Amino acid sequence: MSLPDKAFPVSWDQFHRDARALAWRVAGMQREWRAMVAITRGGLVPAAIICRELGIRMIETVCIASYHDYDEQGELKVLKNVDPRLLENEGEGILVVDDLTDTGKTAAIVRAMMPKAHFATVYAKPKGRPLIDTFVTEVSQDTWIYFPWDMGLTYQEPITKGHGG
Ligand SMILES: O=P(O)(O)OC[C@H]1O[C@H](OP(=O)(O)OP(=O)(O)O)[C@H](O)[C@@H]1O
Ligand code: HPA
Ligand SMILES: [Mg+2]
Repeated sequence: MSLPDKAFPVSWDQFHRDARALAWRVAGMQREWRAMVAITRGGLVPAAIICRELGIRMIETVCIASYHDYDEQGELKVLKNVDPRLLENEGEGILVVDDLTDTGKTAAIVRAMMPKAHFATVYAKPKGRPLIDTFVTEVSQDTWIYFPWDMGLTYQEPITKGHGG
């Protein structure tokens, strides 16, 4: 498998705005959250922004590693679970945060731990969308999202190069 054709590059500024938009949506639900659970590692970034906006100070992690075979997602392994107290009442009152859902496999693992938790991601692709309660922007399944923490500044060829422009 190669990377999807379409690219959706996200700057720090855009990510901050989109994560804040997610916080606005969750805030609109007017619920009290027992705790936030960030799905590492990508979920740590929106979690930092959203917990600030919502005044949540109890932050937990669920640590999941996917073993990539070249660029294909391999087996998912839970390296660290949440505090068992958060699993009470099937995760009711817990806000789970991740940067995106793609195939939905990561969200499905965490959903199995906390079926009644509220799942929020900044971005969603169609396959993962049914597993998420609140998200901000949907991109097509054949789009790869490039996050700012994975990027560096590189030279770009001019659009008209080789076309006499
Ligand atoms: O819906 P899925 O197909 O499961 O993909 C979504 C997951 O993939 C990415 O994490 P990744 O496993 O790459 O690890 P990272 O968060 O440590 O970068 C992303 O942060 C989501 O957690
Ligand atoms: N971008 C970055 N990481 C990912 C993606 C993506 O589109 N899908 C799964 N992990
Ligand atoms: Mg992740």
